[in-house]
Amino acid sequence: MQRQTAAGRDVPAVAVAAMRYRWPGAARDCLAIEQFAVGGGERVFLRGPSGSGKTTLLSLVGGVILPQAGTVSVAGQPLARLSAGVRDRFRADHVGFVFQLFNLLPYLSARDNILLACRFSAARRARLAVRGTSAEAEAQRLASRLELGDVLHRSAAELSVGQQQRVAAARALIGRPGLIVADEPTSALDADRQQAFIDLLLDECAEAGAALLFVSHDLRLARHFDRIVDLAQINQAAVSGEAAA
Ligand SMILES: Nc1ncnc2c1ncn2[C@@H]1O[C@H](COP(=O)(O)OP(=O)(O)OP(=O)(O)O)[C@@H](O)[C@H]1O
Repeated sequence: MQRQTAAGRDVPAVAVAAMRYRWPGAARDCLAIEQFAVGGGERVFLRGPSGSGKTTLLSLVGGVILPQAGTVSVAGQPLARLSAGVRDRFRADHVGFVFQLFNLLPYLSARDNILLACRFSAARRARLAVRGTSAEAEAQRLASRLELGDVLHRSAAELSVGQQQRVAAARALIGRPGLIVADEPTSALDADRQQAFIDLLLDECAEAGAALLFVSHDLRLARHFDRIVDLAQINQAAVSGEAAA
């Protein structure tokens, strides 16, 4: 499922062109990527050795950091052209993140953590309204699918690590952003829950026509994806040992 422009052309969910990024104070570039794209609705598995820059690339895709050269666009929008405040809103509207460390607010309930994504995004609320549902009803639906129905009222701090991870997934998915970015999202789950989690993520993305950019070391999960991208292969700043790993 590809997103279309008014002119009918496909709009990639992510487009990286002639991009270079160096962390402040670092002696060399972390990333130098000539071209990388994730199509609308495409499911991409991003792999690479530890320290090769996978999380850095996701931060660039989220517009959390900006490259020193080149462009990173999401849904056709070059992120560096937006002011910091507009970029934050754009991210809230269009990108759902599932982080390694979840980033939940510990004192809020699981339900309120999920709803937070809609509270910060009128676009997410509007997309749900178009489908005749509310943020509350959608939070409940996602929680049921993720086997979180019984713990929605509990504060995030009281949840198991696996439950926190699933709350973070529901927060990313609610309100149907066009791009889901997931950084090692299954690392805290046992094998059964890992499978259920991946199934849900893929189903929800397919239903919403959302693209999925998924980082993992676990190559067993790669078979669920349209494409595997080895970061060392597309990153000209990778040292030769990394490219071979
Ligand atoms: N906030 C930061 N400030 C400075 N350097 C950083 C920062 N974050 C990451 N780096 C450096 O950038 C490089 C890439 O790190 P990154 O976290 O993107 O790798 P990764 O591929 O996601 O690793 P892992 O698989 O272990 O999570 C590393 O050398 C790391 O030390």
